[in-house]
Amino acid sequence: MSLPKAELHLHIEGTLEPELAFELAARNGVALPYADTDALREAYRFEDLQSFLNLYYELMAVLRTEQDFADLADAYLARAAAQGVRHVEMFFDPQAHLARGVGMGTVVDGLWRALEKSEERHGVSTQLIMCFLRDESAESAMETLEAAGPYLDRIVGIGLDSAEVGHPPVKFREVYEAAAALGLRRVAHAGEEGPPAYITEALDVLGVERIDHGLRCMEDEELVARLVRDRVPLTLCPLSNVRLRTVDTLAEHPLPAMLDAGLLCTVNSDDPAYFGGYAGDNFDAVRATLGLSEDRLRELARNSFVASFLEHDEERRTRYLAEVEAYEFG
Ligand SMILES: Nc1ncnc2[nH]cnc12
Ligand SMILES: [Zn+2]
Repeated sequence: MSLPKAELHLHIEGTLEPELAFELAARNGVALPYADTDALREAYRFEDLQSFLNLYYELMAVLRTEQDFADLADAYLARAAAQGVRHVEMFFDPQAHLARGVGMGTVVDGLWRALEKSEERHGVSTQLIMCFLRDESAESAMETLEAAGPYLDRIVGIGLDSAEVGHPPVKFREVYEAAAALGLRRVAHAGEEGPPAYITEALDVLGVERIDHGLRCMEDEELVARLVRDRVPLTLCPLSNVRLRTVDTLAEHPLPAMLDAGLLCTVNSDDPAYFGGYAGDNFDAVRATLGLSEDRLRELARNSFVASFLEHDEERRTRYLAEVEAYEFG
């Protein structure tokens, strides 16, 4: 669906399509333990978040040079633009690359090659959000924030991702405080597989402005009331939830109930190469399977721009919002 929208929950490493993975593997002399792209696609059957993360980290081995990161980001931006994405706040996972000897400069300079040309080439404005891996130590997160020092002019904020259960937000209190002091915006994954209490903790302890996923808030009425009252955006990823078995089927996804409750929901793709669809595909899926009305779809698109970090450019936000209102559904 080409309804204009902002993508606020997108891991750039999760846009690595099998074809590009094999191309980069050949370019860099990296051996992949899969015979071909079909064999790799066969591995995309996940039991839960961890089984996905294992493959996600394994395939990153093909990303080695600035040009690899530039090619990855440019391929994503082309696909996103074709599905109506006008603005993206892109996550990246520097610790997963630093651990393989690929430095912060290679990652950020590489991504930037694609991002700085994105408006002209694809008509998509961009921002970068650096995520910390919550299954790594708090010290490692702090070192990563320090390593990002020279690149902070290109990083709008920080996030928290990877294996959630057993790694509560409070573990990262100090690094979030340090990031806030640097003027960085704060978001965190919470309530994807983890309990509603992690959502509360991300708000209270980490001071986040948006919750990534937040699906499990529906188990706590008081939390829902708070999220509605404070207009806290949730970056939902419906196809991801089905593939990672957070919900059994898309038909059972709580998105309609969440909208009815008055939550500020957005629809995003998370790791589109792995989960069967980009942002527009997620909109198509919730329209077809959950029967969302055109008004609801327009509300989701409007929410994405309202929830975006575009305060520095209100003129742009107003223009994007006008495009949402003018859109004619096919
Ligand atoms: N859906 C997700 N949850 C947590 N960490 C991730 N890293 C990439 N995708 C993720
Ligand atoms: Zn995610």
